[in-house]
Amino acid sequence: MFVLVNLKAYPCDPVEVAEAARDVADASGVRIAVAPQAAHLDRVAATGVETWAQHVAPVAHGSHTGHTLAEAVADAGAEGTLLNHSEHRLKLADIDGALDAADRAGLETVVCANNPDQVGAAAALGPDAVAVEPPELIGGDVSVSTADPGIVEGAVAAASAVDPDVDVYCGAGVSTGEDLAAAADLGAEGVLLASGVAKADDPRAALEDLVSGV
Ligand SMILES: O=C[C@H](O)COP(=O)(O)O
Repeated sequence: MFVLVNLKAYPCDPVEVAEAARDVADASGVRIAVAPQAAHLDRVAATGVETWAQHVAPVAHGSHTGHTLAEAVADAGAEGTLLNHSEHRLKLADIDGALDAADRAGLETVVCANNPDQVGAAAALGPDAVAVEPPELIGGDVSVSTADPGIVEGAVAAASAVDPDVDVYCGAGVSTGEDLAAAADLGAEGVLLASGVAKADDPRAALEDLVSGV
């Protein structure tokens, strides 16, 4: 299982979370990555943890003030990027363009989607993975794998029907080892989570609990 921890714009210490994620990944053997704010990418990458961007823009080098350039996040140490997160939706053409930008920069890609229909459409664009997240469950206490297991199974089926090489992750409300195990049982190959770690009093303990059942 892949555990991708999105720090969003939460007021946590990105380096503290990154060091905890690095240590828990090393101790458990579970792949864990951290996606901080773009301005924190280099500090997070310097810890040695696998580092992801939260977004890249569908642009190349040039006159694009204020856009997040894929090559720049790669230079800062990112190995992958989220795209089309529920809190940063993109038009279809921009998802496609951002995937091209990420490919040019050598970044792994996860395209987020609300439901199985969107997962199928996202998979058709050729990302490395898709992540299904019901928006109404994001930031809540109940995991998607408990509240809506059918959406995870539906996402796995939808992606597989389009491109079996596209991995499927799920997210929203994931915070415990039980949630991770339930996601795996439903066919997900990873989880995307945020508040369960970024808002935890003890992010290290939260990460240790997450991987305890793997
Ligand atoms: O990027 C992460 C997802 O939106 C899930 O967020 P959450 O774990 O706070 O529900």
